[in-house]
Amino acid sequence: MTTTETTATGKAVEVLRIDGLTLDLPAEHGAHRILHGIDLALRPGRIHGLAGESGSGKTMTGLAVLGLLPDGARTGGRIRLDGTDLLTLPPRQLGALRGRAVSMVFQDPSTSLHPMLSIGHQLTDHLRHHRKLDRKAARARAVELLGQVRIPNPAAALRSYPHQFSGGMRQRIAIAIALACDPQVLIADEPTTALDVTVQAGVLRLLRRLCDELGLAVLLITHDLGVMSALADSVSVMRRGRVVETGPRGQVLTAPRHEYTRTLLDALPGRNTP
Ligand SMILES: Nc1ncnc2c1ncn2[C@@H]1O[C@H](COP(=O)(O)OP(=O)(O)OP(=O)(O)O)[C@@H](O)[C@H]1O
Repeated sequence: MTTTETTATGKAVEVLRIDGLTLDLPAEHGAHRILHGIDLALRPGRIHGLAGESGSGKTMTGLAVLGLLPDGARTGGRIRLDGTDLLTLPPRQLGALRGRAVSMVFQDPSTSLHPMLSIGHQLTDHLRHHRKLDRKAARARAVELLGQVRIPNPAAALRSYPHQFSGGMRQRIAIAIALACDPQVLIADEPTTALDVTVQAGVLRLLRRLCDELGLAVLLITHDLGVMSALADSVSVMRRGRVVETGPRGQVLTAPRHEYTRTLLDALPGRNTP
């Protein structure tokens, strides 16, 4: 059963809404505007894809939601999570939300996993710190989470270290950690880009299932339109810090309205071959 909330008209409620987000980096970063007024909306149980060429501002948009921007970065506009503007929250409150209401998975799972600590140590530490669970309850929840992301033999996995798992399994574990505090929003930044093609599909299916079962609102950042096409319900295309097109996946990827989206699609391998 999905936990997606809907309005009386059957339309899924927006859990996260970005309006007119601007981002300026300070002089030491070359003082320039990175984001020029981004609008995005995420709904529970839906995957919204963010596409666009390298450097278009996809990652910065995700990091802005988590308040993880470079020092001295200046933001404008609003990022509302259930109505609360994250851009005006004091750092302590934003820190409390990060990893709880909003969580992120990165391209390289080693960003989220400490190489010297067992999986159990990392998961239970996180649960005890954020959820204030005692040791026994944290362990039980850790086993449950590893099962949810389909790690075989979760109890044994707790005693293992990151290097003992394949890249795909490490990414699944990073997803388990991201889900530990039952977030409403998951930002997945190129979650399968570092993985073998054969492993990618499994991790993508996992994201879809978690989104459906947990009612997660997912922002899927990827430059890979194949991944986008397999997974996203709706898509925004970014270019040079602006969203140039937003719409349902089918429309954006098969009948794009913007010239730039057409260019991206035309650049797909095999697109122009008979
Ligand atoms: N830490 C940083 N300091 C200064 N500028 C940065 C920093 N990180 C990114 N930028 C700049 O911000 C802009 C947007 O970068 P961002 O990483 O968000 O793009 P992206 O669309 O995610 O690209 P990619 O697909 O290559 O990750 C780029 O011009 C980049 O050079």
